[in-house]
Amino acid sequence: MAVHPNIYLVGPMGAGKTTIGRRLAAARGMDFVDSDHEIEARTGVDIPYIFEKEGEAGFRRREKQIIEELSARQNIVLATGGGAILDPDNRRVLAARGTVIYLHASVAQQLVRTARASNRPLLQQATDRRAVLEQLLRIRDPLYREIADLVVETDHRSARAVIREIEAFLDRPKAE
Ligand SMILES: Nc1ncnc2c1ncn2[C@@H]1O[C@H](COP(=O)(O)OP(=O)(O)O)[C@@H](O)[C@H]1O
Ligand SMILES: O=C(O)C1=C[C@@H](OP(=O)(O)O)[C@@H](O)[C@H](O)C1
Ligand SMILES: [Mg+2]
Repeated sequence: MAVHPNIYLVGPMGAGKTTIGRRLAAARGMDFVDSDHEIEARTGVDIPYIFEKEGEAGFRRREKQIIEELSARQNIVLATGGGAILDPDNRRVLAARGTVIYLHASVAQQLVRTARASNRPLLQQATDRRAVLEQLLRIRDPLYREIADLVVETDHRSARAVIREIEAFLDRPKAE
C-alpha cells in the first residue's frame, strides 16, 4: 500500500482534531494517533489526573516527548492537543515532517463543542470558559498559522465537509 506523507492536525479545543483525524485516517488508509490518547495509554491515567499531579508543565513534557516520537512515524494522521504548538520544538518538528492543517473554530463554536466533555482541565477549572478560550486563542492563533499549510474553517460545517476540504487540498494537482 502507498505510504502517504504524515498529516498533523492543530487547532483549539473543540475544533474537531480528534474526530476529523480519526475519520480522515480511515478515509485515506492511514494510521490514526492522538497525542492525548497516547499519553493516557502510556501512563494509564487520564489527562486531568496528569494536570493534577504534575501540573500543566508535566503534561507538556509528556506531550513533547510523544510528538517527537509519533511525528517520526510514517503514514499517520496525528491529532495534537490544542496547546501542543506552544513549544517551538514541537512547531519545528510538525512543520518539517508533514502537512500541517489548522482546524479553526470560533470561541462560540468551541464553547458548544466542549460543553459536555469533562476531560479538559484548562476548561474544567475555569469559572469563565469563554474568557479562557478567548485568551488561549489570542495567544495560539498566530502559532497555529505559523506552521499551517492549510487553514480550514470548521464553524457550522459538518465533519464530512471539513474532511472533503482537507482531501481536496491533499489531492490537488501539483505544479510541475
Ligand atoms: N465539524 C464538526 N461539526 C459538529 N461537531 C463536531 C465537529 N467536529 C467535532 N465535533 C464535535 O465536537 C466535539 C469535540 O471534538 P474533538 O474532535 O474532541 O475536538 P478536539 O480534538 O479538537 O478538541 C465532539 O463531540 C465532536 O463530535
Ligand atoms: O488546549 C490545550 O492546552 C489542551 C487541549 C486538550 O486537547 P484537545 O485540543 O484535543 O481538546 C488536551 O491536550 C489538554 O486538555 C490541553
Ligand atoms: Mg482532541
